[in-house]
Amino acid sequence: MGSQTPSHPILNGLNDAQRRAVTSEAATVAILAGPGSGKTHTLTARVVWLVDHQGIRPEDVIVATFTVKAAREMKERIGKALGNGRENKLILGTFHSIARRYLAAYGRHIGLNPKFGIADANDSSEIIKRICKRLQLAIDPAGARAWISKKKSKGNEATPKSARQEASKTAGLQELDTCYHEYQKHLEASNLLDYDDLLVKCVDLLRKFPSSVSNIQTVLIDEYQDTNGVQYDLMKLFAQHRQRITTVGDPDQSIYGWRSAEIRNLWKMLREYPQTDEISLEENYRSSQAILDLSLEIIKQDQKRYNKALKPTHNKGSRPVLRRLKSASAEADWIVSEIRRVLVMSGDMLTHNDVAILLRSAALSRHIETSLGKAGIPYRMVGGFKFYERAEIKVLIDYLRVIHQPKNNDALANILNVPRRGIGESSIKGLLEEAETSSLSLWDVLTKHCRGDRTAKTKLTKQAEQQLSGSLLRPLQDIRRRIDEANGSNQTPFGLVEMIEQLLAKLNFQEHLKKKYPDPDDHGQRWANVQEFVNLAAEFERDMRRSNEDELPEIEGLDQTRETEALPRFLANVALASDAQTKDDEGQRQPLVTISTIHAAKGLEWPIVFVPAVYDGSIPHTRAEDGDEERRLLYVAMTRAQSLLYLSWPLFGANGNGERNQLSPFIEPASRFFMSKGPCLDRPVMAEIARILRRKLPSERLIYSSLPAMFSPEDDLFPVEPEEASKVLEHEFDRQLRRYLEEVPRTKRPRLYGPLGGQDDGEEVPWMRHTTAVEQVPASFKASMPGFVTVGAHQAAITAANTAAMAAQKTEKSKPLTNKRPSGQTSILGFVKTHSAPTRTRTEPPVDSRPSNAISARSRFEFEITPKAASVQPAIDPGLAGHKLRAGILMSRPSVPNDEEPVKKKQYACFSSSPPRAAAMEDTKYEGSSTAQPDNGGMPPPGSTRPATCLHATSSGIGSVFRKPQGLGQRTLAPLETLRKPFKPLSMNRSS
Ligand SMILES: Nc1ncnc2c1ncn2[C@@H]1O[C@H](COP(=O)(O)OP(=O)(O)OP(=O)(O)O)[C@@H](O)[C@H]1O
Repeated sequence: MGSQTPSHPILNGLNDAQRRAVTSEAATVAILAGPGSGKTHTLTARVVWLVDHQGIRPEDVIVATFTVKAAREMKERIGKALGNGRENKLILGTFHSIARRYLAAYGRHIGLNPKFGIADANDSSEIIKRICKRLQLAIDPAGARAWISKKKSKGNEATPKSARQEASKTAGLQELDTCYHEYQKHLEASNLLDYDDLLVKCVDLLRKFPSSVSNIQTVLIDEYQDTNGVQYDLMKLFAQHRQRITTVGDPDQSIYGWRSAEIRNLWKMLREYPQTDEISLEENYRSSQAILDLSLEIIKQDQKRYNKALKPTHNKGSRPVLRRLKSASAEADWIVSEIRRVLVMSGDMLTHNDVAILLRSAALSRHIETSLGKAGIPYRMVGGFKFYERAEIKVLIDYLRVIHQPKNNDALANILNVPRRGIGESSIKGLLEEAETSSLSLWDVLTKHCRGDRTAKTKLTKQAEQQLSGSLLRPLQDIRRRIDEANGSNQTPFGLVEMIEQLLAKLNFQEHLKKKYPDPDDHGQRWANVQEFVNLAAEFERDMRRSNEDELPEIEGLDQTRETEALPRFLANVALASDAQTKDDEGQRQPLVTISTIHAAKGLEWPIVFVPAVYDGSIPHTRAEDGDEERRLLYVAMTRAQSLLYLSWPLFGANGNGERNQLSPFIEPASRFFMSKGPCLDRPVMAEIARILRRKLPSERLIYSSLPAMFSPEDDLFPVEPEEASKVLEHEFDRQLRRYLEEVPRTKRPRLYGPLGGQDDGEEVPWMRHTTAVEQVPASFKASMPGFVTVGAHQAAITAANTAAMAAQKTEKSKPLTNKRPSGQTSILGFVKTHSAPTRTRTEPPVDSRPSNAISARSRFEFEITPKAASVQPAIDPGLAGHKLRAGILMSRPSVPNDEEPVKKKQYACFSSSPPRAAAMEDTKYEGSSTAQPDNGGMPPPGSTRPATCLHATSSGIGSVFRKPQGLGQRTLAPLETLRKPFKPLSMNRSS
């Protein structure tokens, strides 16, 4: 290994560990690190380094990412650093898309028809359902599909069964086997590969025909913790000639066990490649210290996990919020009010783009969508209905699939009666069954019908037969003929766009939409989607002509099948783009709140994150098999947040009248570390947010002058203790809230791609692309925030805020403050697990064992309100809610004598109770505004001991729970020895 790190622009701004990872000369490198530590950033830099500095040709590098979106982003970043379009030569994409490229180029070596199509998840489900029905199998089709997929994704881990094992199979297992074989037979007959097949067949190809990857110099894998058995095999096979592999991953973020991801793959790699250079990245660049502390507090409950250090690079910031609401709809309304509050209080520093609402399951989106819609807040959906899943787009894709592969029974069945041709559901089923039992394709069965062959079993009316022939078979044949003629005669290929336009004309598609969706808005939007689809096709063709990036590099002496036709590549792109939104979505000029499933949020970050429905049954989900994976899911959600993190849960199900929910057992033990309502968004808090995001905070004067009248600057529209709020009050509250929401005109919801699912599954709601912007909301709305705070109180709050702002400005000019840490006090930065908390035990309220004069006075905003205390005595007098702290030197903290225990100085990480204001903020850490807190076992000081005059912020939170382990010492790069010898058993209790 080189002793001196050479310089290269890509290394600028990286920390030592990242530099080491980027420039490592070891053949295999494993980068293991926590969230936000720059794993993807580092991997991207390593690709650039290998190409630009080490001189590896980009076409000899494979980079596998977990999602299409990640691939796109990585390519963009690499492109910027490499220049000259060299990024297009990399073999970069998801495992599936890379596998598809190899199969298309060399698949014939394993007997694959290169014109294969891809059966998407929907196709697979439909095929399996039909097999179960036809063979009267008593198995659940969805379960069978999962079983088949799991079996395929095991890779070479799936050990062959002995004859005895085979014989002792239960009836259920035998039926699953039968279903599996029938399913494979069907796919082969239709020349289709499902997602798992793409990987399995590629493994087969690379084993039997290794020269297809003889050029590959190095392989890099992102999100390694989520690779499954077959992906592990693929990784090794890609790298079989040079054995150069770099992986980045975080076992704590392994959330795809249900897709057979193996977090054991990490250990496997270290065992199989013992010379691996192991590198940990320990600095977190994403989140505030408070967010990191709490996230770690939750993940460390998993006693089996591999423990990593994660140091914040940001200050303490605001403590995360855990909010209880009465019902799911109140929860949604609260989220909306909090989004508005934060955005208003930030001036224009934050926009809707900075907010994400992350859901454990898509079905939870219903209330949130409703509330956002009513408030006129535009949002985008991720991880739910996608552009390509819209009914009008899906049907066009099915038409194209049939043009490409007339024997694709499923695609053909989907379009038989679209537009209407007088063929009912039962006839379609009959025709499909007829095709399957007679071993003919559906296309052939239809052709027989249309030729008037009376031997056909399914009876169709004469009119239906005419329709089928005239408006389905013949037009599709015409288009197919044109493609073949163009291919055969070396003419310009029949363009994709021309093909789609011809199809639309022959089907009279616009008329069909008008008839099917009579609402003019509805069919208008759907027609706009269709046009967008044509644009996408045009863009695809343009890209294909420009870079041909899907092609694999030439290898001397090897003959590749060249895909000249755009159609199959376009279709493969669509089938594999399941997690990517269209460019249209991303390029939205209007800022949008993101609603996403947690799974789809992996690898992303937002300044403000809401995680609703954190109750037992939602997370962990009732149907989840692996509790540890559920906890990791929560950890992934929490660590997406940069500055503000909100968790919430409804006390009762079914609109507040159903069964009482219980807080998630993952959160319960840590619940005391949260604030019970949103933070006071005063100047220091906003300044800290600005600093984390590296943005400029508008002046206080500007922010306050643009506050809407009657705007409540506090999170006080919803009771903190919903179960104890009086019925009368609740009724009044609900009434006011309803009125407030109803005052907002019912503009069309700006949903982009339809609901995430849940009750609305399958039912599509009219789609509006460029509709409601917050600007369109009338001023009356902005000026009518309701709540319990009186006009007088608000005015007082605003006046107080303005006074404080002016005072702050004066002080800034006069005397800057510093926040030097007293000598002898250390900063708590690293937090490493020292003990694990049992998952489901409720922790007793802490006994305050700290020396009382070590109790840091904390900000009134951050002051811990235990549920009981909160209901009895609010921590802040509502009348003071809007008051600002006097800037400048605050009065000294009163001492709270405690005769029993002496002060233990060394317990202090840094104890600065006087928060510096404004000018001193630059080097101040605060939760509110201070640096650290006494080692009090991580417990927040109980309300009763809070000195009454201490309104200024010092620290709290849980940072002090964590002690730097002695072994860690000064070393930046913690060795991963524990992974090698005896590897701590990771959570592998998933049933296989
Ligand atoms: N050395 C650095 N200096 C400043 N910012 C950095 C540095 N390294 C990474 N970052 C920033 O930190 C954030 C997180 O980086 P990245 O997404 O690569 O982390 P990650 O480890 O892949 O996260 P996760 O595992 O949670 O997806 C990004 O905004 C990135 O730009």
